Amino acid sequence: MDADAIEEGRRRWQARYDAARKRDADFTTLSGDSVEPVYGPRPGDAYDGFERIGWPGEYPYTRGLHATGYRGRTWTIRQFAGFGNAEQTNERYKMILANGGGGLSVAFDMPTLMGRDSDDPRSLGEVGHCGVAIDSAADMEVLFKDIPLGDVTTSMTISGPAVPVFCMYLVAAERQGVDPALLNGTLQTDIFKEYIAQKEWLFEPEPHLRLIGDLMEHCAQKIPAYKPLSVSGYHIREAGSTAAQELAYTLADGFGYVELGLSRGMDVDVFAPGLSFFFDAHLDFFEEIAKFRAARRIWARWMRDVYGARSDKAQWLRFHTQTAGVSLTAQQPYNNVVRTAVEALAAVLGGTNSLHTNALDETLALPSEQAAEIALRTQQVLMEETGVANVADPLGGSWYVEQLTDRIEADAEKIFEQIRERGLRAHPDGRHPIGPITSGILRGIEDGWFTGEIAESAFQYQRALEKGDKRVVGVNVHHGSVTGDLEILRVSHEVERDQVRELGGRRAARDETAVRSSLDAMLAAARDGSNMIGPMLAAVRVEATLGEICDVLREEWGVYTEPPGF
Ligand SMILES: C[C@H](C(=O)O)C(=O)SCCNC(=O)CCNC(=O)[C@H](O)C(C)(C)COP(=O)(O)OP(=O)(O)OC[C@H]1O[C@@H](n2cnc3c(N)ncnc32)[C@H](O)[C@@H]1OP(=O)(O)O
Repeated sequence: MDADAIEEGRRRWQARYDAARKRDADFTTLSGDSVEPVYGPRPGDAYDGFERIGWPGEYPYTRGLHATGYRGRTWTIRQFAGFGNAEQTNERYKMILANGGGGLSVAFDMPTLMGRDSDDPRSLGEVGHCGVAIDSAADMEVLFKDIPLGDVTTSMTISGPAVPVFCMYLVAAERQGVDPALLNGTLQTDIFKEYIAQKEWLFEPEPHLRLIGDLMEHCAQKIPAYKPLSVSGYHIREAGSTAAQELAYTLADGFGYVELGLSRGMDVDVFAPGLSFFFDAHLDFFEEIAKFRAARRIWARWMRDVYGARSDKAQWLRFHTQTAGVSLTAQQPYNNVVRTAVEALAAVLGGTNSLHTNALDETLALPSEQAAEIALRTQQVLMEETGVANVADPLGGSWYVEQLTDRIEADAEKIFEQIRERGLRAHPDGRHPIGPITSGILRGIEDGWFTGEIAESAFQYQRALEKGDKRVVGVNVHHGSVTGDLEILRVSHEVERDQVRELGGRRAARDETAVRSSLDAMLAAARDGSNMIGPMLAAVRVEATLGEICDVLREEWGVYTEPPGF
């Protein structure tokens, strides 16, 4: 790009920056020197390929979505939390908010994630263990007791039974007197990554995609600020993928949801702002930063050029980041604080919109209160003390980071091509039921291609680790002395007993006829193809439980069994 074009871009950025709101904060270095909000080529210099880098706040958004970067608003500190029953988790949320957490993020227990009630025999021993137990709207009400849902953005990490859990959240808001139309938050919902990596699905892909389409429609029409999807690379990476695979599979999944919306006749500029993303921040500092920058650029280009998005928000890739759980070690666990800080810094330098930092004891158990607080403080140290929020995309223009960004983008494009080819093989006549990328994703799920590719990457890494080419402190080098006599959070089995008793009491007290007829109405909607959110909300309002709702649908749609892979 020639010098004049670069200057024109700088002027556009400056106008946007001047017009935008900035935080009332000190944007100087620790030594008191002032710094610019963004840096670029020196005036008068040309820069080959600068159109791929650009300025923050404009296409292709490589350098961030906002002209002000974190000067306008810092990233959201959003700590993923949940354990025991709704009451215990509610206490933890209040602790997080009282200590400066910017938003909430709900972790559910395994029965909830699988759409089972706490008194289901298959839930035995799991209730409240890896997250909070939620059986019906009454639990959701307790989960957010004294936390005004209209004032805090809340993320809920659930995908198989995402829609009924979302309905419980809406009903909890109604019971607080909050208009659901004003809610802002995120539901994970992303079912593709369940088949690809995490393996917590309920049905075949087709009914799941139908429910997701219903949800997208409902949110686009009735709850405009709410993000009904958090398309997740985190689980793909944690399963052992490379950074490029994480990026490409996740963005491809995102394209799949765009194709789903389009196939239902929705307007891309209306529904695409509801798609958000979720990535892992692993330990290779620069590769991760490059991954985040490439993600924004690829998404903006595909949304504009392939799917016809015109509005900024429909081209924006907004993402949450969690530091890499898989990078933490049970050996010398205090070192995990350092790993997490480095990973969090990569996320911030890559321009994350929201961030969770893992606690040092997470390889051993759910975080203790003290470990959770250190994790939260890690973000606050970065935010308040290090100056990283002063300048947007401070690594933009670094030869290394720009080349890594280009390389990871090129790697991702090759993977998109592979996915597209698989779709064509599935539908050689080019008639795709939802869209070409979706056909490729579904084919790759069906024939175990994604799982195989990830397993191969995980195997290569493990081999390098065992040969000593890759090193992990305390594991294959520098064994030794930083031992952990950590106090581990243990969830008492009394939680399960109490939850089951509570649920029994609630079942006895509710209007059974209303529950049965609401479930019948929901089943009728499942059969006639109408949007299922309304009937599901009605069932949730009369305290139908998660297990009951999911059982009706399991009965109707069947459960999915993964084809044998090896
Ligand atoms: C591993 C584990 C498991 O499975 O067990 C998990 O999955 S845990 C998974 C946990 N997942 C999560 O926690 C997902 C969290 N995701 C989210 O919170 C969302 O989807 C998100 C990524 C879009 C972040 O949303 P957010 O509200 O925190 O942040 P945003 O970036 O949207 O900012 C909030 C508002 O401020 C505006 N804003 C932000 N920065 C600026 C700026 N510099 N200038 C002007 N405006 C700005 C945004 O445009 C937006 O307004 P407007 O909206 O008007 O544009």
